[in-house]
Amino acid sequence: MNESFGKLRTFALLIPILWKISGTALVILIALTLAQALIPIAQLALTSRLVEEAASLFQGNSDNGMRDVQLLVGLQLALLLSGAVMGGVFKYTQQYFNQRATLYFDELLSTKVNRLPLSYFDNHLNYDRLQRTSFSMQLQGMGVIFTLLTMLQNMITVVGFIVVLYQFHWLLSLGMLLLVLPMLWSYLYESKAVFKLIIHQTPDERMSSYISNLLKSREGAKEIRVFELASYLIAKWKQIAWRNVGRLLAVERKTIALTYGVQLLTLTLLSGMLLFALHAGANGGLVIGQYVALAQALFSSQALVQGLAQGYSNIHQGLLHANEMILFVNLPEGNGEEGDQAFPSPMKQGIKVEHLSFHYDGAPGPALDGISFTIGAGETIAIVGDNGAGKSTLAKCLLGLYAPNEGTIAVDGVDYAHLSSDSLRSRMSAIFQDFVQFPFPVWENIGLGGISELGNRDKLQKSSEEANTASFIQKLPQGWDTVLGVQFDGGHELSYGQWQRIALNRAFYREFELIVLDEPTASLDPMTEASIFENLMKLTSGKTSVFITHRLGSCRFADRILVLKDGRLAEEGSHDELMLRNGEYAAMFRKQAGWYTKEWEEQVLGV
Ligand SMILES: Nc1ncnc2c1ncn2[C@@H]1O[C@H](COP(=O)(O)OP(=O)(O)OP(=O)(O)O)[C@@H](O)[C@H]1O
Repeated sequence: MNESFGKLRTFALLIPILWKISGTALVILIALTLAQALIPIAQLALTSRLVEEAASLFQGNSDNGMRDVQLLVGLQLALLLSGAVMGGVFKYTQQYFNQRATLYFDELLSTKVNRLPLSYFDNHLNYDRLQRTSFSMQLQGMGVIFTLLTMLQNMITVVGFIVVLYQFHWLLSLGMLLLVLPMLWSYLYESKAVFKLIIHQTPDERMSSYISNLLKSREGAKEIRVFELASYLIAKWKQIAWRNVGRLLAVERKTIALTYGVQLLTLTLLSGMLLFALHAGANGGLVIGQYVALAQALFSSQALVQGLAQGYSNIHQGLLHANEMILFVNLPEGNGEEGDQAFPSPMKQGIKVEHLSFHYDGAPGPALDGISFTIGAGETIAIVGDNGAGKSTLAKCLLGLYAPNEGTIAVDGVDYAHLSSDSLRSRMSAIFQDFVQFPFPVWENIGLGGISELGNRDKLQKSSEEANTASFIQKLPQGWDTVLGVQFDGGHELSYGQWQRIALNRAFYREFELIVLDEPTASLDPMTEASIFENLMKLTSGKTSVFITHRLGSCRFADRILVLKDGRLAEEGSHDELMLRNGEYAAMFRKQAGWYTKEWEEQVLGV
């Protein structure tokens, strides 16, 4: 009962979505379905009359001779023709509706995913759900409406047939009803089994498509060749793919066996009904025209009833999928409760972090543990520490991408939790270690940093001069219009360092209150790095900035340095203060500085 109620609720939620996709197409489809459903009933009546008239004509008993027969044949033809025309219009409208629905759901999915908090991507179960939702939306959820229409059509025809059969004998219409039940049960069993299989297989499906995509991707191409991984990865993919196929075939074997059993049962029932009709005819209960119509009704009813049962099971399965989609669309957005205050702009005091702790879902311990510090407005802060110390996690918390599990982050005294997420985002800029390389023209690659000024060529030019990329852009084959990357026609590939300079330029194209630079110079050559850092100082002057770096030499540019160790704040101060303290930072700095000294060469290289 509960399950049926859930399905009805899903269906009720689905209808407005389908209406939004195209109400007109939906109305046309329903009207055509109703009209098409009446054709077989009309044909049945015509067949009965036609056989009667033909029999009279052949026996020389007809009053109007060929005229009536010709009229009936003409009507049959007209019915067939209108059925064909309606079928064509239905097919086209269905295709139109399907295409609109695919685009609609794609957009819905992309919009929704980008409204979810970043932490959504830290849990493997969410990837499974995302995969199932994409599949459900495009292939299954939509099927519900068309199946329902076909079912409606079949149902009207079957009811018409039941009425026709009832006129001959009530037992025949009861037999027809009995045909439905075993078929319904077998198809329902199949739909449940297939859905269970889909849920069960999602992780394996994802892994096999991941490996298959990796084998065809540019990202994987280098390592696959260098480490000679192709055969190994293909074998791994095959093993998983065949495991999936094996499970699918097992379900298929079971359901086919079941379907055959049920078909045998319904065919026996049908034969019984035909024999019963013959018997009635032999006893003078039926004339020949009635018998032919009856036999036609019984034969076509088997396919119709089968269609009905299959339709019901498809709807059942479609609604299970639609439910996945509705659950996904209703996932909570943002990092908990949404605030409504605007980001204080311009920022006056700065950012205050108090007792900040952050724990990744399912991780054994916290990535950040009770961190407190302040960033004054206009200050440049460097964050340093070993791999895994929590630097990137802290950066994401400062950007408002992760909400703290404990503690607070406040800007000019306003807790991030009270800010509207749109306002918070609009005042932040960043460059990450794994920045995006858009296969778009240079102007777009940079302009995407400030979407409202995307194509402002004057602003782009000015920004590139400030970010020191202008001369490099000028030398590109089509200057600002050069498409970057080689994935698309006419694209021009850049070195990783050059890509990084473009990404930096993009980050500075934005109007921001806080910029976070996660290893901004990691791939730059020493000359560019030095000039970028000098430039960074100019670009960030008066702006609040945080940069994460492993090159401690660059920390001299920072007003203050935060040293993280195992998720805790180990030290804090300027370069000179930390060197005087002679703690973690001083030890790390000396070690790195040592690489460039004569003593290091002597000690380590023995030269
Ligand atoms: N998405 C995640 N899910 C679970 N744990 C994570 C996730 N991302 C990072 N961690 C864990 O959190 C800790 C801090 O990671 P973080 O990336 O912040 O370190 P980091 O200091 O930036 O390291 P690196 O210098 O290597 O970039 C690490 O122990 C890491 O394993």
